[in-house]
Amino acid sequence: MTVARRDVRENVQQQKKRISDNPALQPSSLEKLINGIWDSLFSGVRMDPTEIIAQWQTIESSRQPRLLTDANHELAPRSAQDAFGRMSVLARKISQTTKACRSLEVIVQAHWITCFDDRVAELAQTITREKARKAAICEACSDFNWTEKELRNKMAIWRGYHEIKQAAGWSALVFAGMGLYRFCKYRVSFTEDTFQTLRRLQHRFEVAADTLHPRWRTLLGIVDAPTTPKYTGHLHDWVVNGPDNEAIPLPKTYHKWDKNFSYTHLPDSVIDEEAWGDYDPRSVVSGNAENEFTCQSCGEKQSSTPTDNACNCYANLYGSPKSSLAPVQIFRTANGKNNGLIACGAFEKGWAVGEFVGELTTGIRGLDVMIDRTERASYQIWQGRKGNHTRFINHSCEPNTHYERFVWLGKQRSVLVSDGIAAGDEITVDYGNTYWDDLDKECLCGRPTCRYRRRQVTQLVTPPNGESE
Ligand SMILES: C[S@@+](CC[C@H](N)C(=O)[O-])C[C@H]1O[C@@H](n2cnc3c(N)ncnc32)[C@H](O)[C@@H]1O
Repeated sequence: MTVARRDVRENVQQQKKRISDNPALQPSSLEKLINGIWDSLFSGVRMDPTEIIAQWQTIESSRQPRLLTDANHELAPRSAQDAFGRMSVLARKISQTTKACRSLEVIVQAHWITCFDDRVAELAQTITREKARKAAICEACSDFNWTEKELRNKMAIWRGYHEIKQAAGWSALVFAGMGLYRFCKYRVSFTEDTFQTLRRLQHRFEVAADTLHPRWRTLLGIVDAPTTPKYTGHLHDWVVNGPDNEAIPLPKTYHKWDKNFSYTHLPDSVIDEEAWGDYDPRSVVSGNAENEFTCQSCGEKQSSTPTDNACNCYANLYGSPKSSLAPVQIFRTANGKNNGLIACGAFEKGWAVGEFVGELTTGIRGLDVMIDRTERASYQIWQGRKGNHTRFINHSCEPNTHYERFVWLGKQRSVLVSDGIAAGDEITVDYGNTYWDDLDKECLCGRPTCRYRRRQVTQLVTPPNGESE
């Protein structure tokens, strides 16, 4: 059964109420900080300082609100809808600008602490450390024109920024948003455990920041820190949680089986023309219904134009402006399953984790494929060399997702739906008996109710995804 967006909303509201009723379930301030970082990394609004600065300069040099009068909008707004649209663009751009300015502020303030510590160390060569600190504070008070008390209050917070940057890297500071100030002001979570957690997350944040916001590092130029991205390409070209928590290029994690492994990231499935010509085997309606698709689950009109679409089923996948990737990363499993998929943020029960996207083909034998059928055709979806993040989901006998069939614009889809996934959990699905019955492998899901462990297997080390060695 498909869960409509209304049901999902009610679910979320009930869940929120349960959480606010029960203080034991309140997220800790560290969880809030980390969730805030992931939210802004995956928000779909790209942090692009170069563009923001150029827009700002345009406003400054023309002394008029150009964001409201670009080439397509020379005239006054024609309607409330027009004015509303322009104001939404302005509000988005201004909040992005404010966010970039706030990020610059915290970068400079965190770096100021490094310079302060260096100055104290320099002075401490000739006087005691205590006196050196006092002298550096006096110098700063005169530069800032603040009292010592004012400076010390600010410094306590800036030192918090500095410590977070040391543990989790610059990207954590830049994408932390407003939660950062509260986190550093109250310091309740400044423990060794917190910093260990942040150190583990550093490369995960950087992979997401560099691949989803390739120009964010431009901001670091203000303190002369390196501005070249460390991780390039697609978010899922990187496998996180490698040795020393570094990220590993995806192909490297398959070299053991295939030296030439490559993976093409697809937003939507592609048809293997040798198998199907130009026929889409997922079609469930005849002819070209042209904007006349009605959702079989909620009965509302479907359209790929967001303003014409009234179907809210799996709204994060279909019919709304698709700007962000699902908040997931490919990670190195610790128990021999090679890679897996980890949730960066929580997925409420009923939310879509993704569509099973790959090559629509037929006739593949001996490899992992999903077999799907309509009334007219039986087809395979193969993800071995191209597809999306669902390719990296491992089996569990107690999974936290399941598949649902859904028809979008007359084409059948397999949507992976959450049964409730907490941030940081591995995302898993039950591959089903048919998969395991045909297979010479032992299940490594590790769940107490595992159905396929301790089987009589002849070959324990088989390549992931049924590839030939
Ligand atoms: C769709 S892929 C999942 C991603 C895969 N782990 C990888 O690194 O590419 C399916 C393959 O992952 C491995 N796998 C997934 N779940 C497993 C489990 N519970 N126990 C053992 N191997 C598993 C098997 O090799 C299987 O053929």
